[in-house]
Amino acid sequence: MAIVLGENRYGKAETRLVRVTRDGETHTLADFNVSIALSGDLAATHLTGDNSGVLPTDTMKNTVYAFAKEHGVGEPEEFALRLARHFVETQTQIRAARVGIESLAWQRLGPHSFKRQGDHTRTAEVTVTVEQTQVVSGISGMVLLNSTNSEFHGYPRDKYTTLPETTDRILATAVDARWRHLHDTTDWGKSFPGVVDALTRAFVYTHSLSLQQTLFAMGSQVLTDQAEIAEIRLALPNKHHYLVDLSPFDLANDNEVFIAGDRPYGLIEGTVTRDDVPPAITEWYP
Ligand SMILES: O=c1[nH]c(=O)c2[nH]c(=O)[nH]c2[nH]1
Repeated sequence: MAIVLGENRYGKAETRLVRVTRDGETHTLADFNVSIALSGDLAATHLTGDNSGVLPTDTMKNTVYAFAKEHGVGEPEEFALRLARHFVETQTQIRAARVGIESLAWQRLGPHSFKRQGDHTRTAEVTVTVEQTQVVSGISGMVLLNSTNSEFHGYPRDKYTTLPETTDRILATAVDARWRHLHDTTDWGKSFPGVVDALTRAFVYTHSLSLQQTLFAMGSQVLTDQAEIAEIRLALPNKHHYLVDLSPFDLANDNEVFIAGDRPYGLIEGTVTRDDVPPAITEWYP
């Protein structure tokens, strides 16, 4: 038996960058959390401690800040592409660079005043190899709720099943979605709100017989509306709302009073894809 080094990568995780762009009195804010992972011909450092191919992770962090000053940041996908290409192009031993960005939203309150929008996070994950580029955009934590137009019935029952069938319930979820772009030259600033609009519209207008059906409707709407998207992966927690039994107080409860459940929660996951697109070049997750 031989012990061998398997897949490996390294990089600087979670570099926090705030970039202010000043246009006279009016400022714009980008608030990014940048994670970089490089892979390639890096066996020597693991096997012998030879660091001749190991660009320090400290340098990666400095590159984030220097690029933010030199080029500005733009859309998260754009900044991630610039960084990933830089490492693959300038470090001959590096065959692939993965740059992930979480972009935190700030709502403008005035020319140089902002309020943090805590309701969702926009994400971008770019992989650049010597041959190919893959861009995956995403959103996490976008909470949606329909107070009706949701049913769940017709499921198998066994001796452990207690769930009552329902033709009217609350359907709520916190959308975690990642979508893979067909190209690396999309108008990122237009694509992101387009996808979010398609996701929310499908959630609102689907009369749901299951969260699974809603998931497929949301993914389909994105692929119908946005020609630049190859595939979308969704993870939808079912944020259960339980009807409170008010009968001890001789009160009816006609879907008006609920307990908002916390844990456990159903977790519905799925991919919606075009059947004629090239496969992903590297693994990615919702
Ligand atoms: O939309 C739903 N899908 C399920 O798979 C499920 N399971 C469950 O208990 N409630 C629900 N709701």
